[in-house]
Amino acid sequence: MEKTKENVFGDGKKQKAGRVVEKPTNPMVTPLLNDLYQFTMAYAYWKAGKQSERSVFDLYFRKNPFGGEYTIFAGLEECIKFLANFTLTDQEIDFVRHSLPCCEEAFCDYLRGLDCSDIEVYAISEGSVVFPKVPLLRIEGPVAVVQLLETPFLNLINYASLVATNAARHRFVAGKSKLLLEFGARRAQGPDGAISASKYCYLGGFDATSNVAAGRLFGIPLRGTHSHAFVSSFMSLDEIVDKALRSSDGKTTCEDFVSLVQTCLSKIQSSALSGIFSETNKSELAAFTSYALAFPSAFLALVDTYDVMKSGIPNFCAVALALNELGYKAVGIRLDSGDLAYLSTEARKFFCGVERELNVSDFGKMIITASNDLNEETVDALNKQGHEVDAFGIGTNLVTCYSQAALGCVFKLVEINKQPRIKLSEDVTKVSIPCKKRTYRLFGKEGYPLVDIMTGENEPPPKVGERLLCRHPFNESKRAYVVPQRVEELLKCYWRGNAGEAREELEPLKEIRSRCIKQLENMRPDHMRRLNPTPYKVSVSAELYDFIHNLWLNEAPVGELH
Ligand SMILES: Nc1ncnc2c1ncn2[C@@H]1O[C@H](COP(=O)(O)OP(=O)(O)OP(=O)(O)O)[C@@H](O)[C@H]1O
Ligand SMILES: O=P(O)(O)OC[C@H]1O[C@H](OP(=O)(O)OP(=O)(O)O)[C@H](O)[C@@H]1O
Ligand SMILES: O=C(O)c1cccnc1
Ligand SMILES: [Mg+2]
Repeated sequence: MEKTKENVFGDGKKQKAGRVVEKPTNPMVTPLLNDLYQFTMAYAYWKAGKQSERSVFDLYFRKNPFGGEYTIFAGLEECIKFLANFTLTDQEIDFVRHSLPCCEEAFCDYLRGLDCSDIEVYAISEGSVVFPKVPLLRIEGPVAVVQLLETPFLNLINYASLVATNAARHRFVAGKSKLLLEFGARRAQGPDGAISASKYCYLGGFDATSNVAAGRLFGIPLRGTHSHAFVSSFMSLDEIVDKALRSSDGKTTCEDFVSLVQTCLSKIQSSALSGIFSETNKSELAAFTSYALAFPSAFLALVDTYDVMKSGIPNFCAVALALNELGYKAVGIRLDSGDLAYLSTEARKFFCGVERELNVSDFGKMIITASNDLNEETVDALNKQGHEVDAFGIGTNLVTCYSQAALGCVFKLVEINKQPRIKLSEDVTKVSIPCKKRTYRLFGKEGYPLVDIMTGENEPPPKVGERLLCRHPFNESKRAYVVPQRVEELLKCYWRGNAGEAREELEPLKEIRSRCIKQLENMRPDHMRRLNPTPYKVSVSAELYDFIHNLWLNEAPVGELH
């Protein structure tokens, strides 16, 4: 989002072209958030007089995370904010000078004048579904400056894309209709881990977060319940001093809400529902009653502190019924332990029983939230068993990306001074694809994306209805003809140095999230399934294929056998 107002961490910096881009969300994102070797190389480029040579780097990953066949691209907005505000302070330059093995004063002068006015960044739109080997970003500019962007860009994109993908995978398994709440702040990897997780889980399809700072920074809806501590902090109903509650229409006041709750509990106890329980825990009842007095129109109770079916659920129902008599509708419950499939089903039966036996409309529709170490597998298991959960609160496994620690985005030189460069490796998957490239997504008859194709910069773009040979970049035998029904160019200009107007606008997070959801919905189902998904095809044009392989032969020394 491009605004003229202040970022919470300070002023937005004015670009030369007049557009204002806020500072990165995290004030630690400065040019020093870098590996020493970027500065070492910048110095050596400068010393060799090479610092301004025009370079092109691609940022891409080699393998999709979580055993899947897709990734969600995230982190672009923060990269652009970083570029827009890229400058080294005198103190930072001083620190760099002392950190390098040698450093002439003139290099410090060079650093003092550095900004990103000579950099161009082409990127896939944030929130897009992306695939291995296809550049997410193409960065062009003076080699010494671009080199200083590598580590910050990778830092800003790797975790963002990983956790957004994790969120998207949780959404996929939970289904569209479930409410997904990110509860990870307490278990995230430090403050940035928490803030980034909230932002990018929302982008990846979560509905809300419990993280208040993220709510404020990004406008993400905030949601939450209460903890066991609140329940166990109560000893008895006598603790409730102010027992009065006004009805929802404000016309009447119930002077003793506690007694009303007790009457409602007796009603449930003397109904046909009484089979499951006898006496409920009265300190829990006190906690629920007190919470309802605080939030009569948003009453949601954690029901597993003592015993879900023998205490938590009947106590909750008593308070919900009392609220109902005053015109309020309780929201629901949270389950945080035990067999969530069984307990949610039993809870739903109980709610429907109350609706039927006590004639309270909609009581069966109470929202059941589940939490407790949830992940893709447990949600999938719950689905297979059958459950009545409406909302999942997911923390640790989601935000720490427990099942895969990192996405392996890399930053590779593909061209310098208009000369293509290649990085060879014994491992074919690690050979880089040289040249400044264009990339396209080709869509088939059914509207699904069929293949991504990379071409040389000056090749004509693929045309709708025209047959095109798509080749696997490294495997000679893998190739296919494609007649695209729609062609979408993937890389768009998001940063063009001084010419600030001639580039894409940064979008609000909500729009990025909508793109993500829409693109995921438009993927062919076999790419999306959790078990043995079909790989999406990533290819190069015939011309680029020949070029790569000729360059490969030129650069690879011929072995000698003795
Ligand atoms: N029906 C289910 N199928 C598969 N996994 C489930 C089901 N219900 C809950 N789980 C998961 O099983 C694990 C249960 O955790 P754990 O063994 O720590 O028990 P707990 O219910 O938290 O008990 P306690 O309250 O004593 O800690 C959690 O990860 C939870 O998400
Ligand atoms: O399990 P997660 O996916 O990380 O979700 C967040 C968890 O954090 C809260 O309790 P916490 O774990 O702090 O305490 P408890 O589970 O031991 O009650 C909450 O009750 C969830 O269990
Ligand atoms: O609001 C909640 O229920 C919540 C928030 C964070 C962690 N666990 C639960
Ligand atoms: Mg827990």
